[in-house]
Amino acid sequence: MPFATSDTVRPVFEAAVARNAGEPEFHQALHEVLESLAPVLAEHPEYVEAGILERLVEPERQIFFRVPWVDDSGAVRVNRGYRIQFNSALGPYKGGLRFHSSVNASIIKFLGFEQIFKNALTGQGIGGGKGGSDFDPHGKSEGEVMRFCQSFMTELHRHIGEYTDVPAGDIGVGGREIGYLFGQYRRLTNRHESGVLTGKGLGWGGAQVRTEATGYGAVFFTQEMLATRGEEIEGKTAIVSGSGNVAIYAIQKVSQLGGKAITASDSSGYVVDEAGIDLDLLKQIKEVERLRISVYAERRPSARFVSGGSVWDVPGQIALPCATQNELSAEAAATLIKNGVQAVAEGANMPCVPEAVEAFQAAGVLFGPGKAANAGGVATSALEMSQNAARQHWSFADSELRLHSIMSGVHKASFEAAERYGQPGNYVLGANAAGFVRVADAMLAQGVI
Ligand SMILES: NC(=O)c1ccc[n+]([C@@H]2O[C@H](COP(=O)([O-])OP(=O)(O)OC[C@H]3O[C@@H](n4cnc5c(N)ncnc54)[C@H](O)[C@@H]3O)[C@@H](O)[C@H]2O)c1
Repeated sequence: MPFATSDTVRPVFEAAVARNAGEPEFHQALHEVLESLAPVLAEHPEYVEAGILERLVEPERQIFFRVPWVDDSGAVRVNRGYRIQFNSALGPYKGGLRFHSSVNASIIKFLGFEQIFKNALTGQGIGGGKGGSDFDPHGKSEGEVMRFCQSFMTELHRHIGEYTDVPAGDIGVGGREIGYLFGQYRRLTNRHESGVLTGKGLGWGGAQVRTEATGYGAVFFTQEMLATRGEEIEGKTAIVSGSGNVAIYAIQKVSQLGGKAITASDSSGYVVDEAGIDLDLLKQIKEVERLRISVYAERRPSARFVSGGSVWDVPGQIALPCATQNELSAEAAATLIKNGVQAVAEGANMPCVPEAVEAFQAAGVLFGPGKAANAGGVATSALEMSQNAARQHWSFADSELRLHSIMSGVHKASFEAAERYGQPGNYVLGANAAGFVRVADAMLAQGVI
């Protein structure tokens, strides 16, 4: 990963890579952020003097722990738990927990690092963190998932709190898992501390629109990007990957705004439904029955299932990668561009490989990076924290209005920073710069800690 620019930034990157050897996803995220900060540092020597970058790339605290549990056959199983508390200059660490077999230190660090800037970009008082485990809930019984979550929280509880660190969900951690995690926290601490986790159930401290927020927010961001060119979502076809929390609500919002989302996927393949994805059916299969995506095509005559292959082969004007990191390759980007894609917004974190991002930008495709486009989830988590602190419960309509306004603000901050630092329309630079300046100013004010 060569650096095009800046002797100021390169040594920080190289030292961080050496210190975190064998962590490719973390290196990728460091590279993407640091490279785009060169023009900002050129105007702010005070950040360089205060060692802001050197401090930013080193997490404030890293917690790795054993998670022992007993499966249904009585066998003892052991997973590894992670919580990376990256930066708390703006507020308590905030970021999701991911339960997936691929989870390792590199993935949690990349997500935690990105989270710092994303959270700053929302304008709210939240720091950056991330956690999870290499436990995969798929194929596990309810009892196994519950016992795992209880064991995970038995260690994690001593490191979190409403003023310290507030985890949420991510891949493999939805409402069910948050429920078990919250229950164990409450039992261990003897405190109904609503603000310690977000993504809670609506009946016990959860917030309206939190479930929908990331998907809705990604579509609001797309709407804002299109508007800069006098375009809108109405009448456009959207290609969506994934079939989890982010994908489902991105599909719903596209359709509410008059567009048509025609795909969904999981790691076994994808479905194309020219009639538009039937959201009730998708939710039944994925959220209730927890089955593979092929079942969608079995139950819906207008749909076909493609095993393997790439969902990005399907033509559309909008592409919303909402599954996982590095799922959209350079070849996929070339195909999307050839098929006339106008806007790409990352619902997932870092789903596009760097070469794909470059290709979109070179072709003049509107490209919204995850830390801006999917910031609606964490922004609404912060709204959940506000409601918990005030013991209030806002309506769906009010919460959606707030989400919309936050996403407009994220777009505006990214758009304006891109112009300010000389690369109009480059939302990657804009989002990194706008988020970074906010964190850097707070770190500067708080001294060398
Ligand atoms: N949930 C949130 O609020 C939120 C917020 C910001 C970003 N994100 C990001 O969005 C992405 C999706 O998260 P989610 O909350 O929807 O999780 P989820 O567990 O609900 O869904 C994940 C989806 O990705 C698919 N997937 C996972 N690995 C895959 C692979 N290797 N190939 C193809 N498909 C794969 C799964 O089948 C599933 O459909 C992640 O990158 C996550 O970090 C989520």
